[in-house]
Amino acid sequence: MKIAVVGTGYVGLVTGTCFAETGNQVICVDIDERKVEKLNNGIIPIYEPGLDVLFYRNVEEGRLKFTTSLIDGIKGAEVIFLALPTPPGEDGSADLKYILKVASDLGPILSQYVVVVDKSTVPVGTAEKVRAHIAEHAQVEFDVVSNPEFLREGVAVEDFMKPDRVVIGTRSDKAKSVMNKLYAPLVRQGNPVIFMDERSAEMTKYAANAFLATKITFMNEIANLCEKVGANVDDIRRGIGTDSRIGKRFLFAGIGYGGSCFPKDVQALAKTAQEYHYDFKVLESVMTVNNLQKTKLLPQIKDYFGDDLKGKTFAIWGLAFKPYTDDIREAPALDNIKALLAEGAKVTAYDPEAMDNVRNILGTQINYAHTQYAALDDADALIIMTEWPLFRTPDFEKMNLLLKNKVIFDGRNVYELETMAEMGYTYYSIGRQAVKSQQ
Ligand SMILES: NC(=O)c1ccc[n+]([C@@H]2O[C@H](COP(=O)([O-])OP(=O)(O)OC[C@H]3O[C@@H](n4cnc5c(N)ncnc54)[C@H](O)[C@@H]3O)[C@@H](O)[C@H]2O)c1
Ligand SMILES: O=c1ccn([C@@H]2O[C@H](COP(=O)(O)OP(=O)(O)O[C@H]3O[C@H](CO)[C@@H](O)[C@H](O)[C@H]3O)[C@@H](O)[C@H]2O)c(=O)[nH]1
Repeated sequence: MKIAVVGTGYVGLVTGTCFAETGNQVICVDIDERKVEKLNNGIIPIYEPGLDVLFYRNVEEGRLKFTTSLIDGIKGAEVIFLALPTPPGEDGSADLKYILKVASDLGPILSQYVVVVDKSTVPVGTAEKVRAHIAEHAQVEFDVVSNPEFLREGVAVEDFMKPDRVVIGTRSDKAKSVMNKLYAPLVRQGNPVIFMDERSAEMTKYAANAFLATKITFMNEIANLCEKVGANVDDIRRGIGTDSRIGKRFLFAGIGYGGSCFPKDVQALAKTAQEYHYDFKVLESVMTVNNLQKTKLLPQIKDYFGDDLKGKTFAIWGLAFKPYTDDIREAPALDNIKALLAEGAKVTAYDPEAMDNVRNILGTQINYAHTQYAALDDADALIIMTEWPLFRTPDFEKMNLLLKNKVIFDGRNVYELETMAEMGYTYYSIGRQAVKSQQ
């Protein structure tokens, strides 16, 4: 099939590359000229494990191309994916300006039947709006389908190539058959393609993200209570996760969820509820708890150092909102850095992939270390914000020589309490009792 993907960010580039990998002819369109130039020069603008192999193979074999021109990109396309941003608007609802602009631009340039697919995360009713915007100037028949994307950054290629399910919202049999054909290679193991109406498909995406954000938040509250009652949240996780009704995944307590999706999507769903005069109490609590959770380590830092953090230097390991990505959107590390700087403390940070993105935002406000150990040099304490595997088994002897105090504040429960106690560390983590060394 000939496919166009409009918007070549995390979702668009993965969608385009993976559909090229299953034998389609794909053209990715983006208005960002620098991004398209990079892609045309073989430079992948994001860090996404496994994407490079597929990208280079398909570019080389001529199935994956990039352009800034919408009209060139969609020429002859049977399917046009919209993988455009839907950031929060001023009132917290999803801003549809990117999607509706492209929908309006598409109308006059369509020249044959095409299926226009909303891959972006969009509020209920968007497919109807997209249809109306295209229809204003369209001379040909077309369908608009809602096909939300469930990939996770860091494992995006795997999630896309082997989806748990594919959700497709459409009432058109013609569109159904096109979408079935396109997704058939990805669901050969029997994972379902679930058809429904457009509104339900749009709602499914928000329900999935809001549910997962709620699951994490529930565990974060259990963690906070564990600290008070003297229990260990990691044991609770194992104790409840083995119940198949609960499931093992997304039960890890920490310094809150971040990223480009959960925070904005929970907020947008809450906004939708408000618009329909529904008081969605759980969602409001999830947002409140998550905001508090992000800087949960600060009181613990003050417990150790006292209220005055002026002049103290903190090493931070991990800046990305989670491991295996360079994405720092809504990363808890940023909230903590801001809080520490506001207290007059200094920060030296290290992340294997996200340093450039942080440097673009924070510039010289913090120091950047070349290695995880360089970050510790002369630091008063270590704070762990992202659980990169690299941080799990460090050289503690080397750390002991570099850190001024043997103290770690861990927002992701990377180490065992016993190990920390044996090594004489003071160790604060989430939902577990603090280990206090006698040094
Ligand atoms: N990032 C994820 O993990 C993820 C997963 C599932 C769903 N989503 C949803 O997918 C959508 C896209 O997210 P993303 O993370 O890929 O965003 P992104 O910001 O990484 O990429 C969006 C791209 O669209 C381009 N763009 C903007 N206006 C354009 C126009 N008029 N024509 C062509 N290109 C244009 C931008 O230049 C950018 O490259 C959002 O709705 C998001 O909620 C994201
Ligand atoms: O047990 C857990 C699992 C995750 N997180 C945090 O939750 C956030 C989101 O993690 P994850 O869901 O792995 O990353 P995303 O790439 O943001 O993916 C989510 O958002 C995407 C965009 O909508 C969806 O497509 C995915 O299905 C959905 O998992 C991160 O800050 C994680 O640290 C926890 O705190 N505890």
